Amino acid sequence: MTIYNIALIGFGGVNRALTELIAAKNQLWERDLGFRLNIVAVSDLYLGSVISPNGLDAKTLVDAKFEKGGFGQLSGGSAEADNETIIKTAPADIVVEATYTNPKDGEPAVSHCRWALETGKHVVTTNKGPVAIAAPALKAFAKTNGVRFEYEGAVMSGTPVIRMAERTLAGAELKGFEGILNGTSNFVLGRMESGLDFASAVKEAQKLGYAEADPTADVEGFDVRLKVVILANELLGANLKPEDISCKGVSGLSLSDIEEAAKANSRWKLIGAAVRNDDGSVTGSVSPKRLGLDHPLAGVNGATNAVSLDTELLGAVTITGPGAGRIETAYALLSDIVAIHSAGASSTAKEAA
Ligand SMILES: NC(=O)c1ccc[n+]([C@@H]2O[C@H](COP(=O)([O-])OP(=O)(O)OC[C@H]3O[C@@H](n4cnc5c(N)ncnc54)[C@H](O)[C@@H]3O)[C@@H](O)[C@H]2O)c1
Ligand SMILES: N[C@@H](CCO)C(=O)O
Repeated sequence: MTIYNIALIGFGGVNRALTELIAAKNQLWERDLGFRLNIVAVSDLYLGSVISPNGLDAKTLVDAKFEKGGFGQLSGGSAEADNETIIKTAPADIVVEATYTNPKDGEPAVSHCRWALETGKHVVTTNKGPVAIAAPALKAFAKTNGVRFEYEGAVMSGTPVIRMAERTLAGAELKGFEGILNGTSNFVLGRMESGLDFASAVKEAQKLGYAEADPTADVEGFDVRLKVVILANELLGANLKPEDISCKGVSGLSLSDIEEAAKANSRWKLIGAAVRNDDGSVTGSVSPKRLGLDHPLAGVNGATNAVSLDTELLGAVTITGPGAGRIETAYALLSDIVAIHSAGASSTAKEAA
């Protein structure tokens, strides 16, 4: 049986949910997946940091109501979040990066990932910043150091789109994609269809754990722009940067726009898309579109996401599922760890009797 020692960077909704899953399901994973997870370090800007080489009890971590700097009370803890020391020195096989997404330059998460990879640790992340902005460099660090950089949850939370498109649809010849790639804005549009005002709908999305720390990224389309960059670069072999993509969000839509669309048997959806042009270049866009009710994406509701992949050999293949949510996104981290495990990375982990 394999034990992966993990270090959690960020202890907000997603990494807490992963900790809850560890507390509830480690035994099941041991039986069904062939490994269990042991949390040896946690660092969070608000709570501080802690290293425990033998492992922290996941249930205690979840149940304790830590206040600001609260990790300082734990043995091996500090009230400060010393990410660099934690990442470089904790006896971890895998660093789980789930701090906030910085849509401008991806920092400090880019550095978190780089420190981990440079010190021979795998990285799994749901953070879109480092993937959209620095994936080529981070993949190169991973390769040089014989470890993996995995980020399935950066695009559609736990719904598999990256590995599905890359592995299961290999050879189908992707020409482009369009999709609903932000749970918060889709949830907000749906609530506005029920008559709720924009600001109250955003507050609901925040309470449900869908929204970014700054929900401007959700409603202005910046979050979708990062996801379009990730998919276009990963699946269409593009080399796009966020600023290459035209971007308009849903904040300009009023209740009367929504009502007008409904009267005309249509609905507003925030669509992220990219297409390969005849000259081989790739163009991406993010904008609200009024879709007829017969459009395949018109019926995608709430925080659900969907992406329709336009392929040469199969035509359109649509993947749909949760696009946000704490547990749903923690599942993406588990799926990344399963990928690492399946790739035979267990040589870097402790083999227990
Ligand atoms: N929640 C979702 O549905 C979802 C889905 C897919 C991807 N994501 C991404 O996953 C990441 C985590 O999401 P979340 O919902 O847990 O966010 P969150 O805001 O609940 O938690 C982020 C945590 O990171 C901590 N943090 C911020 N900066 C830090 C730093 N420099 N060092 C250490 N800790 C720091 C904060 O204190 C907070 O506890 C984000 O990048 C988000 O975009 C979230
Ligand atoms: N805030 C994002 C989280 C998933 O990336 C959303 O609402 O889709």
